Amino acid sequence: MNSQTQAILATDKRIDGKAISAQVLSEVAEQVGQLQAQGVHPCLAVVLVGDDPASQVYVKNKLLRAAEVGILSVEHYLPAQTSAETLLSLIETLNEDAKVHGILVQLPLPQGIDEIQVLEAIKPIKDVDGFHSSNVGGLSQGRSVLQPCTPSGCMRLLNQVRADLSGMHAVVVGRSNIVGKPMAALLLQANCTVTLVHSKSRDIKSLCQMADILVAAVGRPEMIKQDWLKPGAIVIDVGINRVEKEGRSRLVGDVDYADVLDKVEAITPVPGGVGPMTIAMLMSNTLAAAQKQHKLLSISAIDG
Ligand SMILES: NC(=O)C1=CN([C@@H]2O[C@H](COP(=O)(O)OP(=O)(O)OC[C@H]3O[C@@H](n4cnc5c(N)ncnc54)[C@H](OP(=O)(O)O)[C@@H]3O)[C@@H](O)[C@H]2O)C=CC1
Ligand SMILES: Nc1nc(=O)c2c([nH]1)NC[C@@H]1CN(c3ccc(C(=O)N[C@@H](CCC(=O)O)C(=O)O)cc3)C=[N+]21
Repeated sequence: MNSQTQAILATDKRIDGKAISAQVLSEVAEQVGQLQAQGVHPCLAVVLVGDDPASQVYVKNKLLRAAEVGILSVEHYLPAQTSAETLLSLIETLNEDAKVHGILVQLPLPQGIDEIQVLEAIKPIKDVDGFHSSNVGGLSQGRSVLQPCTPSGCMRLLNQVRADLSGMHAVVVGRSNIVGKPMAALLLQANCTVTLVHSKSRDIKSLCQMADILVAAVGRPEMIKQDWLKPGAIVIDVGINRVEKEGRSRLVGDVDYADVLDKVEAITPVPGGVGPMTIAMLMSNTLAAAQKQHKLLSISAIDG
C-alpha cells in the first residue's frame, strides 16, 4: 500500500476500521476467487446456541460478509437448552466434513455448557477463532497459526498508523482469553513492551498513562478519559457497550472518544473501528484454513 492510501485510511486521528476492513475483505475476495478457480470453495460453519439478540446480529453480519467475499456458509441454530453432547456431536460432524473449512461457535454459550470443552473439540485447523489450546499455545510461541480475529484485527489497525511497533510500550486493559491475552501476545511478538492490566491491578490510571499504545478491552462504557493518557498515545478501543443516552440506545467504547480526541495521535471509533475488522479477519482465517486444508499454505495449526 502506498503512503497516500495509508493517509486516506487513517484520516486525521480517526482510524477507519470500516475502510481498512473493506480493504482486507477485497484481498480475501481475490484469493477466494483464485481458490475457486482451482475447484476449492472455502466454507465457514457458524453455530449459534440460544437466542441472544446481540449474538444473532453478529452472526447475521458474519454471514453477510462471507457471502460478499464468495465464502460459502452453513448455519446451525440450536435451542438454548441443547445438551453439550448434541453440540459436541455437531462439531464432530463438521470436523469430519471435508467441505467445511472453518468452524465458529458463537460465544457466549448458554449456562451449563462448558465453553472450553466445546472449543477444544474443534479441529485446530478449522478453528477460525483461534481459541483452541493448540492455536493459543502456538501463538504464544510465535508459530504461524490461526490467530484470534479481534486481536489480529487490532494489529492490522495499529500497523496502519505505524509499520514498526518495536520498542513501544503497549498497555492492554482486560485479560480475557478472546481479547486481552492474545492481544498481549501479538504485541509482544511485534516487539512492544507489554503491560497487561485487569480488575485486580493497582493504580490502573498511572499504568495507562505510560502507554504509547493503549488497547481497551474491558466492557465498561467510556471508562478511559483524557487524563489517563500520555499525549500522543495511539488508542485501540475494543469495547462495545450499548448505553441509553438522551433517550436513545447507542454504542460506545471503553474510551471516552470525544474527551480524549485532542490528546491522542490516533484512535479507533466505536462503531466503525475494531468491530468490522474482527469480521474481516474471520474471513481471512477461513481463507487461510481452506488454503491449508488443500495444502496451499503452510500455517502450522496441528492436524493439518
Ligand atoms: N469489537 C469486537 O470485535 C469485540 C468487542 N468485544 C468487546 O470488548 C469488551 C471486552 O470483551 P471481553 O474481553 O470478552 O470481556 P470480559 O468481560 O471477558 O473481560 C473483561 C476484562 O476487563 C477486566 N476489567 C473489568 N473491569 C475492569 C476495571 N474496572 N479495570 C480494569 N480491568 C477491568 C476484567 O478483569 P478480570 O480478569 O480481573 O475480571 C477482564 O479481564 C466488551 O465490551 C466486548 O463487548 C469483545 C470481543 C470482540
Ligand atoms: N466465537 C466468537 N467469536 C467472536 O469473534 C465473537 C464471539 N464469539 N462473540 C461475541 C464477540 C463480539 N464480536 C463482534 C464482532 C463484530 C462486531 C461489529 O461488527 N461491530 C460493529 C457494530 C455492530 C452493531 O451495530 O451492533 C462496529 O463496531 O462497527 C462487534 C463485535 C465478535 N465476537
